Amino acid sequence: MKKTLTIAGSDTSGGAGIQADLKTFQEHGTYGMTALTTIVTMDPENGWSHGVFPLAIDALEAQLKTAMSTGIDALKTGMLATPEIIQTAAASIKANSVEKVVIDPVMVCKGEDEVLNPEAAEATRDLLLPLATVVTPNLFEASQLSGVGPIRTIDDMREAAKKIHELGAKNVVVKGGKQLEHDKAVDLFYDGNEFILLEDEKHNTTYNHGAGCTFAAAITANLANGQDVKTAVNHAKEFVNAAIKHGWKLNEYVGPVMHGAYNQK
Ligand SMILES: Nc1ncnc2c1ncn2[C@@H]1O[C@H](COP(=O)(O)OP(=O)(O)O)[C@@H](O)[C@H]1O
Ligand SMILES: Cc1ncc(COP(=O)(O)O)c(C=O)c1O
Repeated sequence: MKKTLTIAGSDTSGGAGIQADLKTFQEHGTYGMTALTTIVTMDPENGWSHGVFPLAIDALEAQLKTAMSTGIDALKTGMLATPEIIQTAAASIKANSVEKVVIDPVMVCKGEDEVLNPEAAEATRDLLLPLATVVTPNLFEASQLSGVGPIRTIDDMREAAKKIHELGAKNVVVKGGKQLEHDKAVDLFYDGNEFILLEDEKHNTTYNHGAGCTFAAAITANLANGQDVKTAVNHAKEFVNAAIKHGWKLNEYVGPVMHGAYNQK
């Protein structure tokens, strides 16, 4: 059994964050573990507005010590919320020489415009990109990390991917997803040698909460299972596409993806 770890936030509503990651790890037959960075709540009396409760650094350190002691095959990071949390995660990944590392540089939640913490972008760039086997920014995050922007075209995505690769990430997937004006859901893969366009059917839905987390978690599990990076990313794209296709309405505010859809086909 391969061991996968997510260092990320808890999405109490269950579609994104560690909840998405664990469900996705399980769907890929890996054994999922967690190091929780922050708890995100949603207020039903206030338009589902988000509350963010970062955990104490010593609580994160203790979790990382627990999980890392088991020998992790691959890990991902998600919402890290503060520069201190990013430093702690980066130090642990380095100290434990984890080789398969997927960085999902979560900076905003869908439907919420506010950037979680502007200094977190800088810390992600300086401390996490050099450790990344794969980094999976959406257009906004790619712009924050690369300084290219606003990113509107596939050429812009290429330019950003190149910069992010120069900053130390071995492989970059810039997610055009829903944001890019295109009739397909297009992501751009770059490994320092070649650009590959990943295209799939674009679903006309707003029930896509957790898509980014699910995509990165699927890449992580595929890497843990021994797939090479390109194969891992291609399979993850298929997995998340099925999850979005079967996204559903949890309530009037949010529609999560269906993490189990791919295996239920
Ligand atoms: N409407 C959609 N139809 C099909 N694929 C999508 C759709 N929206 C996003 N995707 C894909 O889902 C994955 C996650 O992307 P996205 O939801 O844009 O990330 P994030 O949650 O970080 O903003 C990407 O592979 C993207 O292309
Ligand atoms: C804990 C947590 N992580 C990550 C995200 C980002 O989710 P998505 O995969 O929809 O980009 C959210 C959004 O609500 C969240 O609450």
